[in-house]
Amino acid sequence: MTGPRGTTLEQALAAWLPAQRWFAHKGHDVAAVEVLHREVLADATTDGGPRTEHLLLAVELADGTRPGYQVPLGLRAELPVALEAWALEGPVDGLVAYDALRDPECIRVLADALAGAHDVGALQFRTEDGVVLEPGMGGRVLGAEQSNTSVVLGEHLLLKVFRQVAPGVNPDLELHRALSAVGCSSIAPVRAWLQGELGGETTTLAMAQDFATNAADGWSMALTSVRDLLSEADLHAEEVGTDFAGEAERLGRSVAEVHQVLATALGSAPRAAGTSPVPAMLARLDAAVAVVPELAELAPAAHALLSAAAEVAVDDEVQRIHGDLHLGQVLRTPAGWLLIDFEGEPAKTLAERREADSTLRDVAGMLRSFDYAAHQQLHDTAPNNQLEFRAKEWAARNTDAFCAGYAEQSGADPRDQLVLLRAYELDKAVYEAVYEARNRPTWLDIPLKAVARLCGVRTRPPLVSPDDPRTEEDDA
Ligand SMILES: Nc1ncnc2c1ncn2[C@@H]1O[C@H](COP(=O)(O)OP(=O)(O)O)[C@@H](O)[C@H]1O
Ligand SMILES: O=P(O)(O)O[C@H]1O[C@H](CO)[C@@H](O[C@H]2O[C@H](CO)[C@@H](O)[C@H](O)[C@H]2O)[C@H](O)[C@H]1O
Repeated sequence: MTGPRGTTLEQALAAWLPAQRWFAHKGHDVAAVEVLHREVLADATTDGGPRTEHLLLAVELADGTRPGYQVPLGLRAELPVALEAWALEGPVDGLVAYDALRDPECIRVLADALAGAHDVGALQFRTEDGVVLEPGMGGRVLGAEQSNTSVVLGEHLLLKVFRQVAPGVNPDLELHRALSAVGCSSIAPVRAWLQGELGGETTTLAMAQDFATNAADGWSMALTSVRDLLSEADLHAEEVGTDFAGEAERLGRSVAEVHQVLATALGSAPRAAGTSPVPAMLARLDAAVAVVPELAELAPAAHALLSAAAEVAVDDEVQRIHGDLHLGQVLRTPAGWLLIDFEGEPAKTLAERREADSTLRDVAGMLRSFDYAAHQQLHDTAPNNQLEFRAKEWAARNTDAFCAGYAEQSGADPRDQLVLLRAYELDKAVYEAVYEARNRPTWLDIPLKAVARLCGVRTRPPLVSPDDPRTEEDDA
């Protein structure tokens, strides 16, 4: 397939992919692109409407790896100005090719295929039993793109089109379906999905679930609460109108509900004899030191904390969990909290993300997020003891409220397993240090300070001022 100027579709894609927000291999050179599968979903219409295609790609990187990617493509003879930003360089089959998910006409083709719940070549559009989707739903891409592209359909469904795809069932679909089947109130039920074949395996390509209108994400709500507290630094967290503790407690209950349903639906078991989560944590720490040299001086204390956890991590239960829980993965609707995005930690393989794990990993993820929210507005400002004291107080208050809510719902308080909980928090903070070093270097000090705090390493001068609100205990 060659354009008049000699550009092949593969070459055009190789040049285009690295510039896309969702391309997860930024910084890697794209050596070549192979089109693994190409399906025409709709031909161009006589009145100038687009041709809509679906592409599965293997993207060959300079290091020899070949991650899979999904690209629905629109093709038009003439491109409306609004689509120019999403176009590939050079014509394909004499047409201009672009990201189909930016074109409402292409989205309608996808939505109709989903409503039809049939196969198009090797693509299988599926709906849950009893679900009928009306044809003709319009669509729009939701806000800023993240790892994937999410499209609101008919203002009541959210279609998440996975961009990087690995062979197999995506845990986002698998866990959402398990939770939907029993009517779990803390997730948005899944209604339909798209699957195809990759590497000989049935592979999840997209998922449609109820769209929560009027929802606020937990991260924005928490930041507002912290901002209000810090702007009135003589007040305590409970005296501020936007105190978050009630929400944190409800959130704890929702997370516990999801854990309970996942254990009931998909099982739980004692960790296999002779296995422990700690060796993987130690390995991750050692690997992280190579990426973030600042971790080196904290490593001995971190090793000590993790070794202590190894003593107690022998008889904990494991089950399917969320795997990447933080305040950006929860939505507050008028009815309560919803957990979203059950894909698991992006750095792990699909097989690793589908392994049973400790629920403490999710709890620790949320506690780390309270710490992030508390310190995010202070991390690049001049040190201020008063404000740091308040931030710490906010994180502690919401940690307690979250754990209390979790305990009320599940009957088990995560704080009763403090040594193990601290190990999971440390493991997450180490992961975050690598994440920040690679993605947001100016935020690196947030997880680094957390690693030091969790390990009991002092990172600032001891208290000197008589009116310093910190106590030696706070400072420890
Ligand atoms: N069911 C839903 N209803 C409303 N908004 C949602 C829903 N699920 C996700 N979102 C919004 O879409 C954004 C992206 O969703 P997410 O599953 O986290 O995708 P990604 O994997 O691309 O990060 C979220 O930050 C949230 O704001
Ligand atoms: O893209 P994902 O949502 O899967 O998660 C990745 O990006 C997150 C940042 O958006 C990152 O989360 C870290 O920063 C958050 C604030 O932006 C904070 O609330 C989290 O606690 C902190 O871990 C996440 O680690 C990463 O996997």
